Amino acid sequence: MTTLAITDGQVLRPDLTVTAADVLVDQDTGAILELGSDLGPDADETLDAAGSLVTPGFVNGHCHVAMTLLRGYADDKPLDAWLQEDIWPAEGELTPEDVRVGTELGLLELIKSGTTAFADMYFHVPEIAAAVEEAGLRARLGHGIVTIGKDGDVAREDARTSLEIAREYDGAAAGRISTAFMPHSLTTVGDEYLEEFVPEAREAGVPIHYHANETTEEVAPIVDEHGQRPLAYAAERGMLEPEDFIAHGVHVDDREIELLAEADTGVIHCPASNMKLASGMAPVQRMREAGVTVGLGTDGAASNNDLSMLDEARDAAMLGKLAADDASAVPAEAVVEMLTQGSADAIGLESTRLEEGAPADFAVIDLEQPHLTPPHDLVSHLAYAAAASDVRHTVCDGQVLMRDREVLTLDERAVRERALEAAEALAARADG
Ligand SMILES: CSC[C@H]1O[C@@H](n2cnc3c(O)ncnc32)[C@H](O)[C@@H]1O
Ligand SMILES: [Zn+2]
Repeated sequence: MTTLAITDGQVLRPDLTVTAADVLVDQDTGAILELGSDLGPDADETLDAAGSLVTPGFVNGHCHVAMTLLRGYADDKPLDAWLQEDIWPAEGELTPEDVRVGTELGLLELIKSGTTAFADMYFHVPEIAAAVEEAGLRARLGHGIVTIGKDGDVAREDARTSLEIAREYDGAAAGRISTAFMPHSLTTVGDEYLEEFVPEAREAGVPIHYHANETTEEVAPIVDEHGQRPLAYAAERGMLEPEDFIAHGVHVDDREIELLAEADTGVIHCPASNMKLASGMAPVQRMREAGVTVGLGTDGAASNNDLSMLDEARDAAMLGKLAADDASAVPAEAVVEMLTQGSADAIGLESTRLEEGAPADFAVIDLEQPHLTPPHDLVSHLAYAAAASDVRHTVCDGQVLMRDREVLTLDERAVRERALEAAEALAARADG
């Protein structure tokens, strides 16, 4: 057995208490063996966590990681204009190699900000899966389907690809990759494709993930056309099951919140994207009170504009209070839960709890920083004050992905250089 010990840290336990402990990991199984004292001396490898907080790895529940190449390409527009006028034309120019390097750039950012698992909806998924395998993270991946504006055969092919990718890549990268069937949204995928392919996805045993109730402009056509709120429409099509998860859930009414809670379908709240695109304020406090599983996601880097889950946690707390008009809404404990266990539960990944037998996925945060002093309450610091640059080490599946801010699985300088070249060429093609 090969072992890794994380020594002398403060450990964030599942009940959100913090205790001084070493963590011992079996690197062959990727599981936590023991939490206790003096576990370092006999380990094969050690990571120093003195003056640091060992926290479960953050889980980014909704992302389009390769969109790092479009960071800052089109800002300050609402969703529909942003997608139609800028993003979709540019994405039409993306090659598989662009998606590979854009993903690598995004994975660097995830590792450097303490994220150990994420859910991703995009295209050229084989390239994304290869990058994930190399980088060492966990991911739930899927091919995003858009059928509007496409003729029947092309649209069906897109839906079929999503199903085939979900079947083929489930369990890849020694089990670190899982998959989902991913219609882009309830307005961008035609009813006939949902009716045909959702039952096939259910038969294949893969979850379904889609954008839902993100803007009022997206809700209105479903109500007009089908006489139903979007989540009632989704439920009728079999898209509201316990393994499914939606992104956004901004404009949900009371009945839709009830439907989500009854179905145990997860919601990934993306506060930064919702603020930047002025989509609205999700009723996070009300959803949590109703028993809905709520996680956090960054969405893509073109609507955020970074992939830091610590930023997302702070945004969720701030926006949650505004939305509820209540300073006690969405408190620090709630966002720390959403950042870790909430997202993991919503996207159907194994627990991210620091306890014996759990997957060894964690981030080590340097507490010896002016903005984290004094350490009155480390849960508060995680929610409100810690930044991506405070992450010292990142471990996933028992493997060290970053040690003292050096990413070990990807060549940071080479990835940045290739990404710069790809982004420049992409913008020239898209604007030319
Ligand atoms: C077809 S792959 C996924 C697709 O989603 C687009 N996208 C990025 N951010 C959002 C968002 O907030 N709402 C809806 N769609 C979004 C992305 O550009 C890809 O085209
Ligand atoms: Zn999205």
